[in-house]
Amino acid sequence: MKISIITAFPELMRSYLAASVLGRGIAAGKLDVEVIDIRDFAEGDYRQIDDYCYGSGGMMLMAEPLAKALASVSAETKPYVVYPSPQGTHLYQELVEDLSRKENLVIICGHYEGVDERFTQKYVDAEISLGDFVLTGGEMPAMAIVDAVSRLIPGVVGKNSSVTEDSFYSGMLDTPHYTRPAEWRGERVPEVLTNGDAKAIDRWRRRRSVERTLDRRPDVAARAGIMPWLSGGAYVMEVHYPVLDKHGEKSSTAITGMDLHDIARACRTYGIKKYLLVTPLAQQREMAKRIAGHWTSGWGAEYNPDRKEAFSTLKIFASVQKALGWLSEREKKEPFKIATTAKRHAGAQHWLTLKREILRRDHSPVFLFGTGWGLHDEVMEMADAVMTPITGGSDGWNHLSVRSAVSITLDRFFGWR
Ligand SMILES: C[S@@+](CC[C@H](N)C(=O)[O-])C[C@H]1O[C@@H](n2cnc3c(N)ncnc32)[C@H](O)[C@@H]1O
Repeated sequence: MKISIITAFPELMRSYLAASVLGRGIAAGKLDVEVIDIRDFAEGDYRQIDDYCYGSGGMMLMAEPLAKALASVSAETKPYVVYPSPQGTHLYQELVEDLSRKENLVIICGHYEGVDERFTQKYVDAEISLGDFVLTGGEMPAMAIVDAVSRLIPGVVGKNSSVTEDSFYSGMLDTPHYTRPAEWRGERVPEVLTNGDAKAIDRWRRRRSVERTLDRRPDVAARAGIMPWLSGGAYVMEVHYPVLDKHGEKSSTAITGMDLHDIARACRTYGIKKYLLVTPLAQQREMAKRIAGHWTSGWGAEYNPDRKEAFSTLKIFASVQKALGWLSEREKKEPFKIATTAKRHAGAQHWLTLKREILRRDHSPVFLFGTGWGLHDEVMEMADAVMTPITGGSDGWNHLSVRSAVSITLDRFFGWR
């Protein structure tokens, strides 16, 4: 990756780029950073790069030297041009990741009142802000962007886990860290970190990360995929009985091959431990077993090993109670049963509330999906929580297929990066 920084203060940038982790990364050729002095593209004896703003009288950077500096960037592909500005989009980790995938990145450092609007209109792809405050120039934001982007380039930071375990990258805030001495001014390092039990240390670190994130930045927890932070598994149950028919009566529904395929694939994608299919009808169970068998051990398994993996998540039960009993035994704790519905339900909880609850309590969730006209009250009453319906447009129409509802729900809880 090549980053070009266009600035009126090249020395400031060069000394920063020569130091520490970043300096070593550049020296080792992991990334190529060039600093371009705007004055090299200025005209006249005074090499003028700034002038008065029309209307307000303050100074600002002129468009022409900037345009010439930008034209001097030698790049094989069209560079992506970033202008750090307090009026831009806030810089956040996902945006840093997007920037790290650019082959050629150019950062334009503004000064005084900023840069001529005609230049930004013509050449700038993204305006990026460090936060809601105003700095005197774009050099510090440029350094912040280069620093954050370069950490993601393999080999710049020595140990890859230091990057992947960092705040935001991993989905949560980082765990607290301690170094020697083990006791400092009467304060001891938490004992678990010094006893050498790697599993216990890992558990402790994960829990502290989760607690910190929920206490300090619940918004960050909301957008993280939470599977790696749970000690147990998560499950999906597709219920064919007892469900409601169109008259609100208790009934059963038939399984469909399309649901089996699509839900199994969604479960495998999001790391669901088992896709529990419930139907009391022996013939239906037989049919589901035959389909699954074709893909897990029949010719289908050879033809499409990916589908084999998906169907390996499927487990078939004759009743909701039997499925839940099996699940409690497997997890060695009561699963947290979340009933889903497409209708308004008194006491239903928002999926974000449930997501935080699962994280905080380290639950093993099982999401119960109804077929037909939805789960019968018998199942709703077994649940620990009911999740508010998935809704789209403002008119409230939300008649999704069960496989769509499963995919949307799994993405909300376990969607990753
Ligand atoms: C004094 S500021 C100009 C502020 C501009 N007149 C405004 O109010 O939007 C000068 C330069 O510093 C940089 N800068 C200042 N604050 C920034 C921030 N919060 N994030 C990113 N860049 C910033 C920009 O490059 C900007 O052009």
